[in-house]
Amino acid sequence: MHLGLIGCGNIVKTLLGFLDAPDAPAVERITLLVRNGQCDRAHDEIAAIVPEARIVEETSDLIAAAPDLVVEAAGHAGVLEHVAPCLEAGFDVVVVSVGALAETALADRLERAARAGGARIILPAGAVGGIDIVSALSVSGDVTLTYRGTKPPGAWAGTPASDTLDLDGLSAAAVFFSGTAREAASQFPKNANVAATLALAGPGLDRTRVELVADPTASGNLHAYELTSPAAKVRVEIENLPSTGNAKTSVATIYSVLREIRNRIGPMVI
Ligand SMILES: NC(=O)C1=CN([C@@H]2O[C@H](COP(=O)(O)OP(=O)(O)OC[C@H]3O[C@@H](n4cnc5c(N)ncnc54)[C@H](O)[C@@H]3O)[C@@H](O)[C@H]2O)C=CC1
Ligand SMILES: O=C([O-])CC(=O)C(=O)O
Repeated sequence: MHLGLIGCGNIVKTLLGFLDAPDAPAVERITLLVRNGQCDRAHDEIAAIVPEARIVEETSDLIAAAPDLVVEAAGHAGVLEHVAPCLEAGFDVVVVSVGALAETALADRLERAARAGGARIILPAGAVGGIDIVSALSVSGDVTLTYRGTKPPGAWAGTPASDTLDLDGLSAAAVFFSGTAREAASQFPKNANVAATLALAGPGLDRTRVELVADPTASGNLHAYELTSPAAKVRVEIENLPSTGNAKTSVATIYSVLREIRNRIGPMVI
């Protein structure tokens, strides 16, 4: 496989390490799209892992390289800037920054681009699980879904949580956001992609209720949700290890991207 990657942060660098393992999916070629002016820095950061990777700064260069699959892990800004042209050019894109789709105009643009290019937008499960049953049951009748995302206070630094909470001095769990998945995804672009993923799989961005919590006793990044449908009741609780490179991002997110790559290569999809 020739893999195209957008971004050169925690997810991409950790993923490159995973792909370097002996039992990793057979990725023979990598083209990495980074922000303008970040080429040298990216080269220094990944040289030890994948010295042969080609680094480019323009979307058109990634497209010209003709990867078999593109993975976006560059935040909502990266989705806005690069994903539509890749889809229009016919390349399937794994969009990790799922919350970007809470912006209706962008979601519509991506859908049009995918149709025009005959390509697909692939939304990975990311840091959460059970997306299969949520998606399956979404057409089973009246479906409700409530999600609660809990992280240690440090993971909410630099977000609107710090407007209402003293994150450094917090001594007990505090709910600082309650609203829809669409509101959560746009106000917390680095922390509420899971809320958007559950909502898009399930009852939709405006019908999925979300609570976000800072908890100084949290043992990791916790994702809990409850779904009710005429066909089943589902309760899921996941305790994720935060990444060393970015406390906001759980390591499971990166394994989920690896799974998408594995599922494109192997003889069986699971
Ligand atoms: N679906 C899910 O469950 C999850 C999704 N995410 C999403 O993944 C994103 C990336 O996560 P990390 O790698 O941990 O973050 P990070 O902050 O370590 O890396 C982001 C990278 O994107 C690059 N970037 C930003 N704008 C760009 C642009 N316009 N073009 C090219 N590159 C650009 C930055 O320079 C940086 O290298 C998060 O911002 C979040 O939106 C994160 C965790 C879970
Ligand atoms: O990685 C996580 O635990 C979840 C996350 O940041 C998100 O939903 O954006």
